[in-house]
Amino acid sequence: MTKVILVTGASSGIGLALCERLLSHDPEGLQLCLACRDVQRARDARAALLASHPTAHVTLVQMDTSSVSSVIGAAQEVKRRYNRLDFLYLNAGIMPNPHFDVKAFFRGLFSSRIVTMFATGGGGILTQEDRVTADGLQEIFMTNLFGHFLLIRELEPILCHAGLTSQLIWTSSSNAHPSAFSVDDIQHRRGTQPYSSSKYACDLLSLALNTHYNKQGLYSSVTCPGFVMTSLTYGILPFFPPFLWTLLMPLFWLIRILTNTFTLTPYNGAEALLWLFKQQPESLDPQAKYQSSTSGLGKNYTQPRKMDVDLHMSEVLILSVKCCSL
Ligand SMILES: NC(=O)C1=CN([C@@H]2O[C@H](COP(=O)(O)OP(=O)(O)OC[C@H]3O[C@@H](n4cnc5c(N)ncnc54)[C@H](OP(=O)(O)O)[C@@H]3O)[C@@H](O)[C@H]2O)C=CC1
Ligand SMILES: CC(C)CCC[C@@H](C)[C@H]1CC[C@H]2C3=CC[C@H]4[C@H](C)C(=O)CC[C@]4(C)[C@H]3CC[C@]12C
Repeated sequence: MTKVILVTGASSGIGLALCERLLSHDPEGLQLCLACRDVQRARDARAALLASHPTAHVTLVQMDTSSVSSVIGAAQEVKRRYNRLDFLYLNAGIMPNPHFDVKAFFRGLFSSRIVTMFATGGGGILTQEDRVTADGLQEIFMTNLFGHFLLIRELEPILCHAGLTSQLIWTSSSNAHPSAFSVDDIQHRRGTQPYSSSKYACDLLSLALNTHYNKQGLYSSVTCPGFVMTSLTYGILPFFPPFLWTLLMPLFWLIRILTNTFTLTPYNGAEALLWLFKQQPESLDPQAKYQSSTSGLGKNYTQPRKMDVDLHMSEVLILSVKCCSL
């Protein structure tokens, strides 16, 4: 039976690489819908996918996850086109206005945090300046988490079907950290790490969604693509021209020997997202984060890692998120 798959943020990076890999895995049996905010970039992505898979079914829907009305409009369009959705990849994400703390970076280099700092971007080396959207919500929270929550809520009728299963697959991050998140400030209005907070909220929300929806056949899983060279990463050091990143590649390959989270290419980063596509959702651990990993010799594999999440907090978050959507 044909599987219907919707991917948010499919116009570039990990989302586009995932689409390519899904089509290579099953060129005829999929109906792929690319949900993108920029129509021209979406068209370019579709053309690139069709160039390598000319007989594939690939459609587009315009959706900006940072806008309530855009998400609701796009969901209506998706429901009009399909009466069932098998996979929903919640991948669109931003880290705008990042600040790279050079001092914290060099302090980390000479401390025991050196490996975790590289693997997670943690240790205070990255902060961001957030904005408020036209809907009055924090942009990073809205784009990475809340827009996706609204999408799931709106698509519920085509995600939950008696006797069939569907999967939600989040692109989270190893940068998701409980210390950046507070249930009293779920949008992270007051702190300096809204990206980390939004990704930790994705981890919590996935857990809560499993509690609420498993009995209706809907399962949610969390992935981490590792550290991947994409436009999101290039934006972290905007003064760094692309050729300098290329010069750093040998250093990154060396670091990969110490931490297999340096997946580096979007193709490698999409590994866990594709792996989940091939699993029976009932067999997955709702408290695991499925990590794309690449060995020093370049072999790709998926590793489950226990998330630092608790059920009570996940329930508090889903209630607060529901309140935001009233
Ligand atoms: N790169 C990395 O090392 C890591 C990335 N991630 C996560 O992976 C995901 C994909 O990022 P990555 O591929 O790296 O970066 P890219 O910037 O290449 O891709 C991000 C995608 O999200 C889309 N997007 C951004 N904002 C919106 C919006 N408001 N509405 C709809 N789509 C939007 C972008 O669209 P457009 O083309 O229009 O900009 C783009 O297609 C993100 O969630 C990111 O947080 C997690 C861990 C590590
Ligand atoms: C020699 C220096 C100039 C090299 C600086 C490298 C840093 C800019 C990057 C090293 C580790 C990177 C990251 C790690 C984790 C990512 C995380 C999982 C994510 O979700 C978004 C991107 C990362 C934070 C990424 C960002 C760049 C690094 C800090």
